[in-house]
Amino acid sequence: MLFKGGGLPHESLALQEKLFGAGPDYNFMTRIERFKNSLVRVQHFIRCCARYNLHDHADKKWFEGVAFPNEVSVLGPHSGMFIPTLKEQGSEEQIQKWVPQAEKHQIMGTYIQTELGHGTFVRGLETTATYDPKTEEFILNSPTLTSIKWWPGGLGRTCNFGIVMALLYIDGKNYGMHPFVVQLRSLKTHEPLPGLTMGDIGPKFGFDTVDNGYLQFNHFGIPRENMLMKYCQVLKNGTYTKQTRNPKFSYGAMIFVRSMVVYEVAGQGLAKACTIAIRYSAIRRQSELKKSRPEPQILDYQTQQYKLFPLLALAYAVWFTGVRMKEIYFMVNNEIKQGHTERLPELHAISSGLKAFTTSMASWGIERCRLACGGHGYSAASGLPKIYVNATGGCTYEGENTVMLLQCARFLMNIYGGVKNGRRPSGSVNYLGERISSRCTLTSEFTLKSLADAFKHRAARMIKEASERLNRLQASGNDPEDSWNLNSVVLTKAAEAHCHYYMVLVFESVVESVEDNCVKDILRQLCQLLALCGIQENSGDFIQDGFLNNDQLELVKQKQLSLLSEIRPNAVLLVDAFEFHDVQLGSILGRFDGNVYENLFKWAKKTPLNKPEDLIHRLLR
Ligand SMILES: CCCCC/C=C\C/C=C\C/C=C\C=C\C(=O)SCCNC(=O)CCNC(=O)[C@H](O)C(C)(C)COP(=O)(O)OP(=O)(O)OC[C@H]1O[C@@H](n2cnc3c(N)ncnc32)[C@H](O)[C@@H]1OP(=O)(O)O
Ligand SMILES: Cc1cc2nc3c(=O)[nH]c(=O)nc-3n(C[C@H](O)[C@H](O)[C@H](O)COP(=O)(O)OP(=O)(O)OC[C@H]3O[C@@H](n4cnc5c(N)ncnc54)[C@H](O)[C@@H]3O)c2cc1C
Repeated sequence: MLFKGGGLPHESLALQEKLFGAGPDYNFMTRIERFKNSLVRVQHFIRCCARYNLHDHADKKWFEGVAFPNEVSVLGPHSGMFIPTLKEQGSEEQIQKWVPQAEKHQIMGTYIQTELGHGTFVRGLETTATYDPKTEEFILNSPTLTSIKWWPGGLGRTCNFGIVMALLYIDGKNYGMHPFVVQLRSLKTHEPLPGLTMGDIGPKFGFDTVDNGYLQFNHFGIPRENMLMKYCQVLKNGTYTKQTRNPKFSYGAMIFVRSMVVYEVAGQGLAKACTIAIRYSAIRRQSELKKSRPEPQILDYQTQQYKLFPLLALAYAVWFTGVRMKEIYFMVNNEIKQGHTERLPELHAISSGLKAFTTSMASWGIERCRLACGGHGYSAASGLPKIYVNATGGCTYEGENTVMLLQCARFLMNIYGGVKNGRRPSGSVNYLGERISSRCTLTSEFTLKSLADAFKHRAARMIKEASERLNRLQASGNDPEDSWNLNSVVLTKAAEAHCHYYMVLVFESVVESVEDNCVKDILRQLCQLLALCGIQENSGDFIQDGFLNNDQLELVKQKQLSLLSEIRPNAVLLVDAFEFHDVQLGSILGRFDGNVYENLFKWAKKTPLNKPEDLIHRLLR
């Protein structure tokens, strides 16, 4: 790997900083300037990848972090959804036709599913693709106002291709949602093709550098060969054929991005915010800890440690969980390609659950990092607002988090129901086949095994109780749908408990795998702090069935507080270990050299509002 961890050849680091780092300040740009600047950097990025012969995924991701610090470019939907969908859902012939062009950026695509009226409820989408055997075409149409495609990244101005999810109709019969490759714009003029009305959906909470757009079809014809036909085909005469595979295969792109979001969005976003807040807390001196003594680093205040060190532990946990989620995705996806689809339901459930759980925790954590930085945390110079708006989008796209937790809960209820009928669960839910031990093994030593067992107990109990409550609701006369809805708060909490246990278990396994005893001890402290904070913040879940008692909770609190001072000496080193380049951080507060005040003043003086302008003088006179 050429670049991983800043291993960029030195001379090219200067070039990268010239190309991407020392360029015009993002914070001083208008939305249109930000969008244009992103397009320029996309072109530079593509040229640099060719120049440095960059193919290794990790290298490209690291380099992307330099080129597009804490922002998504149009390459996100193109490389993250358009190309993977072509590869996963296209026939060999279709892959040969479109993937090389897409990988050379001769065509730029996006993933076009959400509509004005529907995003979550995929089966409620209205765009139609009606097959005409006479012309051997699919006619795409937006039959209603609410069917207008709305939100796809890059759709507004940039992309000239897209994967459109539409209802397939043949001879009046609806075959459900299918993926279609659609050329949107002329490759010569870049104008929308006749029959398409397209544009940008306007300013958003963040994502200024992406033209999320709208697309209305007016009886727009595409060749029969443009329906992605790996799993199902439409023959020239309109005959529909499909392999006896899970109809949910057309949802594959969503599983892929959800699996990647855990590391790429939640893990990276929270780790950057912790880096900024903890480095700044080591620089910032404020108030008096002791009379007539110099102002201390704010990182020496226990309350500051209590704010930031649990988030540091969470950042490591989400990072490790994101790496594991990617491993599982590629492993199960390979099994599916070989026809073994047994683990698809579990992959859907764990990717949905972890995507929701980690993006919610990361959003909350990034905001706490901002709050811990006082006034300068509220400045755009901190880099934290941009990190926040970029990460929090992950709570909504690729499946709104509540809906994703309910999908995870649906799987857990299926598994738990199976256990009661004698089926042995495996993988991430194997613990549901074990007898729930009510004996708490937590002692003042707080071994990682005992802590993980506590989270296992909590998850198993909450899943069991959610299932029993569902059954009671149905037994009392509610139909299955009403019972599900009346139980949905309990179900989402059970899904969260399952994801929380999974994350603690992953962290424990990583700590146990470390050979260096010094590193092992430090990571053990972080894992203990993660678990103890989880118990403290959800103490009701642990004492409700008597699993933990008040004395044990007191031990938890004492250990939590003592860990703060144990972690303090290594806190800055632990964020330096994330190895973010200053350009990737995009923060004056988080600079590696710690030269905050001088650069903050230099930055402020450059702000456009300080440029003399008659109009303002006239207004202020
Ligand atoms: C390389 C990536 C980098 C990381 C990202 C970085 C940057 C990204 C930048 C910006 C974001 C970019 C793009 C954003 C894109 C989008 O947002 S695309 C649109 C995403 N939209 C959604 O996710 C919609 C969410 N809704 C749904 O998925 C479905 O409507 C829902 C699952 C909620 C319900 O579907 P439905 O068909 O109604 O299913 P049921 O609930 O009835 O369940 C039926 C069974 O099907 C199983 N199932 C459902 N979904 C899947 C799936 N995806 N895969 C496999 N199986 C699935 C479900 O479990 C049920 O099974 P059982 O009957 O229980 O056995
Ligand atoms: C930054 C960003 C980028 C995006 N990029 C793309 C893209 O490239 N391509 C694309 O196709 N789409 C994209 N989207 C759209 C995104 O996928 C949808 O917004 C998302 O799936 C949520 O659907 P929705 O907007 O319909 O929300 P809704 O479902 O309307 O959510 C509103 C509320 O309803 C609740 N709710 C909905 N259904 C249920 C239920 N069954 N049970 C309980 N509560 C429920 C939700 O929990 C939420 O609180 C993007 C969105 C964003 C924000």
